[in-house]
Amino acid sequence: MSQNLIRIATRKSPLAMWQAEFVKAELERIHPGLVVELLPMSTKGDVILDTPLAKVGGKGLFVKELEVAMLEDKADIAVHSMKDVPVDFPEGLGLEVICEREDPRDAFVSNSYSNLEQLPHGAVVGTSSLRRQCQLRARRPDLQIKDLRGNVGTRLAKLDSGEYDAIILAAAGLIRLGLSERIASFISAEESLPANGQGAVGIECRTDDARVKALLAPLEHKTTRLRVLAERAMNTRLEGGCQVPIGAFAEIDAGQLTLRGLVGNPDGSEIITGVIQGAADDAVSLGQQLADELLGKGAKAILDAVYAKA
Ligand SMILES: NCc1[nH]cc(CCC(=O)O)c1CC(=O)O
Repeated sequence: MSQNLIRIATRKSPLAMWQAEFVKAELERIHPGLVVELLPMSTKGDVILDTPLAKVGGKGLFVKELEVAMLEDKADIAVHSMKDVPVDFPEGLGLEVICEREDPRDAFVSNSYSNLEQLPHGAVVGTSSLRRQCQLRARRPDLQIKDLRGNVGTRLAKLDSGEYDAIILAAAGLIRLGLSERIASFISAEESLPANGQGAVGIECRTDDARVKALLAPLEHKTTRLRVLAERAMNTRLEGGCQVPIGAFAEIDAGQLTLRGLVGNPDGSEIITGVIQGAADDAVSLGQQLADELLGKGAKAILDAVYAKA
């Protein structure tokens, strides 16, 4: 491969393309003379649109095709939303860089109401995330939760067509796509604990590709990595994919990491939460300890029941 070229395998959705373009621009800015090409492709997760993701099954629906392209040396890197990246990587590939995090919160989007409290009794809220559904139902058991799939633009169009009174999306996606004005209000992490990795972008490459790893290194954001490592470690220990009612959110202040975790059932009737604090450098161990605490409080039974239904 040319010393001057990096090929990015990316999904074709506008958000994936934005993230790939962002990495391309950063790399070209930092390394004058470097040429970065995009290789847009479809993944299984993009093709299966009519089934709730929890039922499609299989982890990594949005990343497998990109990984094959790297293993076949048709691409050098893949840019992912960390939320969608499975815990395990195929032999020969690894997550080299985690970029600085965008706003990790969920966003309330509606043309008629400014927040969750304002929604009338029985209002229809769109989300396909069991994590969001569980936390919504716990606060507002009266709401009707209706499935909502597709990329960000599709979801907004469904809201605008009147199918829903409100929808919940990751703020990060809307912000990146220049759609911040669609956010009626941000939902605090206390009200809707984000998914592990939400708002962070990661870059995967071949583990033996020293040239590419050196070029990527300046994009790494240490604090984001530690936060996401803690969140992912919790998820991994719980054996959760991204389509399970699990929330994990870490913050770092003066070297101290605070990780909050949540496991619930989709109808919100049972929610188990926990918090752990410690040195940020112990991110992985903190995530594992919090997972064990949640398992000890009954998370296992909840997750088993969710998987049995999926
Ligand atoms: N599961 C799809 C997905 N993957 C990443 C984002 C948003 C951007 C991010 O979290 O980085 C979204 C859409 C959403 O949850 O609304």
